[in-house]
Amino acid sequence: MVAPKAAKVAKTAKKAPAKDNKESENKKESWQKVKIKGHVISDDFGGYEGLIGLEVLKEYDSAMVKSTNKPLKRERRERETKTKGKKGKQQVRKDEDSSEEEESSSESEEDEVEVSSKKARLAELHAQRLQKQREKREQRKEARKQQKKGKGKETTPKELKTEAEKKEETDSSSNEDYSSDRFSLIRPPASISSDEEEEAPQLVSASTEGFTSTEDLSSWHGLGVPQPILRALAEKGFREPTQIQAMTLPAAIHGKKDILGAAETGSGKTLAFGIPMLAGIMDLKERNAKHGIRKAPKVKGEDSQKSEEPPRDDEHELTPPPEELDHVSGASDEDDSDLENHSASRERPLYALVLTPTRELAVQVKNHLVAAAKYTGIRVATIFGGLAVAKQERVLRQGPEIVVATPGRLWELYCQGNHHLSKINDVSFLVIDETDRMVEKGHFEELRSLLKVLNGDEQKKQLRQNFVFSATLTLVHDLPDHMQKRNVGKKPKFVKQTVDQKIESLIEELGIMQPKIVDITSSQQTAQNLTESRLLCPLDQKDNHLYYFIQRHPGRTIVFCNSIDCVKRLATLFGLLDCNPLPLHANMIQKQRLKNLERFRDSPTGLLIATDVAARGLDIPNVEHVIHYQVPRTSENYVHRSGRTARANKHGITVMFMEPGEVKSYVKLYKTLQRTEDLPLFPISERYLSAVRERVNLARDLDREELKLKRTQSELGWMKKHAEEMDMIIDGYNDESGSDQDEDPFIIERRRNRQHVESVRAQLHALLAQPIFPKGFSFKYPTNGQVSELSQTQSQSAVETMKAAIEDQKLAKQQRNKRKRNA
Ligand SMILES: Nc1ncnc2c1ncn2[C@@H]1O[C@H](COP(=O)(O)OP(=O)(O)OP(=O)(O)O)[C@@H](O)[C@H]1O
Repeated sequence: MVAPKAAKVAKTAKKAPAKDNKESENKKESWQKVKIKGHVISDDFGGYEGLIGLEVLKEYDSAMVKSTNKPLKRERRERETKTKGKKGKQQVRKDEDSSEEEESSSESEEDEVEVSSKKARLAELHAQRLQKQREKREQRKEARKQQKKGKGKETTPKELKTEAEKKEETDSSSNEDYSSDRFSLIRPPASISSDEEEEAPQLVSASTEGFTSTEDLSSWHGLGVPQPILRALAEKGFREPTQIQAMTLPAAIHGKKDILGAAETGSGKTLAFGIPMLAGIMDLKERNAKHGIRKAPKVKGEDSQKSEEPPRDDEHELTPPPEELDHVSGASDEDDSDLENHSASRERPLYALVLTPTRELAVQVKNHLVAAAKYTGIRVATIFGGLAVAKQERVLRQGPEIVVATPGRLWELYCQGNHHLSKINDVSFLVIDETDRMVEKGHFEELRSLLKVLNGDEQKKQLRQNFVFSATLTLVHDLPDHMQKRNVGKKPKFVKQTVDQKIESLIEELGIMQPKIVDITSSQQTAQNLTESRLLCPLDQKDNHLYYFIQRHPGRTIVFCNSIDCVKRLATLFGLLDCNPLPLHANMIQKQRLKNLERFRDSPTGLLIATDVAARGLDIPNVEHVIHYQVPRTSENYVHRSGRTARANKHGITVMFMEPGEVKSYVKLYKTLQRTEDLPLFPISERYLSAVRERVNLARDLDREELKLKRTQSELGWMKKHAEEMDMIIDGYNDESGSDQDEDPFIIERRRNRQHVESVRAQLHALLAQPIFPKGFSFKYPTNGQVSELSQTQSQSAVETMKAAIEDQKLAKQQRNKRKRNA
């Protein structure tokens, strides 16, 4: 059992230089024990021993990137020795010794740690860093302005640098582990005119040919991101790392640590594993190594040389340089250019495997990786079910360095003996995205088989770097009712799993090694910018409320249902209501699934109606609303469904439709998500619901009539077919244009149905052409036993409406409490 061991490190509250004796004496007080979550590692590559825990950011700054390979403790000791003299040194040693002693006994105290304060501290640190970077940017802008004002004075970009920037440059130039060409911040070419120089970007990456971005990338500096990747990130406009990226990249790139990351939906987890993976592959390719991103820990009695697996001459990788690869597929995949006979491609190593639970997510992860790998020459391929095996085999024959796959198809191709996939037990990087879903019992049995292959060789397993990510990795559930009921007596029979136990079992199950655990999910689990709400209505009114919402608040919307049948029914109904719904569920053919997603992405008022197959990971920009048409079956589904909006710091709203029969599921959800207050009610105007009802009922009528017509037609078709087969002539059935046809009951009924369908359709069409809502209006709605009034403008968004309602509801509550007090 590998537990996320809590360790204590002694550190100064502030790193103030102790200049006088008094301070030195006070030092003991200024040292405090700080508990860290995560393993304290012995890292052979980065020289950050003892630092890879949750607090790594606190200790980490760009100065560390240039750190020599000296162990950090020693460095610190030396620093302390210099500043504090002999007495100080003894004190430091004493403190360290005691901290080491405490480390060994720390496990029992682990639960004392205030996780939330730790998270807050880290978040604060991150915010401070971002603030500093912002200030630096401002300074530079200011300097540029000043220079512009200075008459006739020739300026060079170098002169425009701020002090902070100069310091940064000095830092990077003395970086021993990462040579300057990987991190250097190149100025614009000297040939450009002074005017151009003034406008030229201050920080751009090396080899800037074709590099148009003027983004200041200093926020990425020091995290270990290689220059070609930085260049691609700049092009995407990613000026700074997200919090999860900032917290995982140093440990993953420099420390080569396994990462177990939990962060809110839309927080950039894909690149948190994608960047280190690409950086690692670049590193391996530079070294001409097929695998072995990190040294395997020494096993007693084993030859240390063997564990390092230096590349033998005949093992030298045959990957051509990026220029050569460009004609194949560059950093993309599925290029059909035929390399089948290219022997080199057969020998190309498979460096990384990324496993995702859905096909759509596999495609999306690949796209993110391809964008980040644009200047690296690393090729990515996707392998998933529902598409032709032959085509995927062709893709694999090109020898992609990264394969993103769903477990089922991957396992199928592996079992069929695919040559490229036969290298999976050699991969240097393994990513399991949406891990909690992937390891759920009863799902993805193929994953277990794959893990057996991947972990079969202990040596190879230890050489591999693993990434395990999800927004709900640390979400734990209450015991189910039947277990709680059996918990009678003093000693409970069943106990709720703790977060640590959940992580422990994951580590064990996946066979990962002492990971750095980064959990920055908030206690409420959902994204910070998400406005959550619910809507109470009887079961038979849900369709009306949904149509009301879509009409009142146009915008990109995803409606989640609990079953495929529900998706199909809503897709038909809302199709008749001219809402152009796009269904997405597991029973659709794969091409249609992908096509519908594309169409949804392209339409600013798109309406996607989906099962939970679309709940996880999908990153569709500017989804404004997520509707839970039914209360989700699990809290995880609620978090992930809701996470399709309010991504990457954008705002969004989620509305959960609840009928009385769903209250129990809602309460369960509410408890698991540790909510202390009910979700606020989304305000609906009853006045306009009648117009909505009329349209929806008419659409239902139309649906019924169309169905009837289809049935009559198929019956007639059946009769006709059999009559023809038997060479029979039946009045009216054989010849629709015959004179007798009017007497035929089927034909008469069909004509009648058709006419009825046409008339209902025309009625509905006329109704739909009329607006339901006036330009501006106000309405009353019930809130917690009271009635509130809300003014609306036509363009008011659902988020704005809900926020105004939340304020009203707060005010109403205050007034009610006041009245209670006065009574
Ligand atoms: N450093 C960055 N700066 C700006 N945007 C970023 C950055 N990193 C990632 N993004 C963008 O943020 C969005 C969300 O990223 P991503 O899909 O990786 O989130 P996630 O945390 O994996 O979400 P989920 O839990 O739903 O899978 C994407 O559009 C991505 O391009």
